[in-house]
Amino acid sequence: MDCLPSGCDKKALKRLLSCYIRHSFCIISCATNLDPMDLKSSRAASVLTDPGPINKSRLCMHSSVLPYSPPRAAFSPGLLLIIPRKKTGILDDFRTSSWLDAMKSSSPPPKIAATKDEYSSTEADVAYNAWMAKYPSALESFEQIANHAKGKRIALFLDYDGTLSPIVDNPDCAFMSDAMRAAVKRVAKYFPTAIISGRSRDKVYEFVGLTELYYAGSHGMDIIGPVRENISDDHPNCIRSMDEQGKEVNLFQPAGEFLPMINEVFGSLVECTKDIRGAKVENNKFCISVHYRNVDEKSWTVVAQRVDDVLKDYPRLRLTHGRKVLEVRPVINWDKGKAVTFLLESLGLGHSDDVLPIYVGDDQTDEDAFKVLREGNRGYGILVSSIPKDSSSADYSLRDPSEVMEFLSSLVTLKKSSAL
Ligand SMILES: O=P(O)(O)OC[C@H]1O[C@H](O[C@H]2O[C@H](CO)[C@@H](O)[C@H](O)[C@H]2O)[C@H](O)[C@@H](O)[C@@H]1O
Repeated sequence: MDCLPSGCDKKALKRLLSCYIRHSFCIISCATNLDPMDLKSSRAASVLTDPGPINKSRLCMHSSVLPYSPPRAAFSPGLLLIIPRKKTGILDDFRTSSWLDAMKSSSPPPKIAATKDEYSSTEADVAYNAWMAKYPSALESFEQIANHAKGKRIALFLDYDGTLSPIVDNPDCAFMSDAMRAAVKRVAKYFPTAIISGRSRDKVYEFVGLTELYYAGSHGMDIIGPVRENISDDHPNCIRSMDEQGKEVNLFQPAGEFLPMINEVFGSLVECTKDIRGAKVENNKFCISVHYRNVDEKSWTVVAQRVDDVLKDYPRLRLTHGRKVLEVRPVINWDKGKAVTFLLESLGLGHSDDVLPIYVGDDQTDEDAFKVLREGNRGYGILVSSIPKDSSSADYSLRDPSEVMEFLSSLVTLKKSSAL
């Protein structure tokens, strides 16, 4: 313990280590310097084959009605991520500018992210069309999707920012349109629908405001799902709780142990970035976003360096990149893909041949969900992007939130026509 950096949550780490020793797992090896993102340990998903009715009651209560309660087990051993890296900090690559490169490429430059019409006959148009050949439009391929969905129960998973709402400069103002809200409400009438967001669950519920959905916040690390017997056998952190209306729900917070640490780091990040014009730190409960969208590009290295300086003292936290945002999150083997699997199981739809999960998202963190659906050949991933992106595990694409809305409406029309 003495070798721990100052500021590290020693008590929590002690508890974690004893849990790790019990289960003969290695949490963090300080031997090499590999990218944490490439080193996720795998964990077989549990199987529930008893489909039950889908409870569409209000499952989205504010966390104030769910005071944080420590999970029954400190950690499921399968949730521990093996992250070999040097103890000198996450950002050893920083000097080679890899962080900065990732920061620069994390969002389309405004000139390229133009509307469809502005694209015509430009190089960008050609590149986009080539990309579309790999990731065809989910609207143009709708018939194909509909054919595949015949006789199956569709389950919908929707990311929030950039998928249901446009990307805007101020994260507090990323409102979805009323038309989009109505479209999501309609689709949720016919298909079980969940929002899976990097935001805190409270915040994303505040934006969406629909009681008929399921919500997973903090990149899937804070889920409220329907009560499902046996699910806690595989997920010891899953506890039975009550929603605002007194209805029983399952609350799953696999990173519950990290809450004090996240709050501490949030404070440090706010403090150390306060003199950087345009920088904004957002507390997403089990993860933290450091926004640099409004920071002068010349100061991006300063943002990266300051975040690195803080994280050096927290080897149990890792960093991922989003759209002009650095995301700080716990080192656990849990992501949006695992959240999809968890919700499918909770809904009684896990591993059934007659279920077709569809996940729509725009960001790097959504790739985990695309992968889960692709690997098991279970469903479809739809990537929302107006520009060609690096290779994706999605099957289809949509250009922007307005196309997402059109796609949701098409699903409703299909259902109403009884073609499913
Ligand atoms: O998983 P998501 O629902 O897509 O959330 C991911 C992050 O989205 C938000 O940031 C992004 O959208 C902002 C508003 O349009 C934009 O200003 C920012 O540059 C984008 O990165 C949110 O603020 C983050 O906390 C989420 O992690």
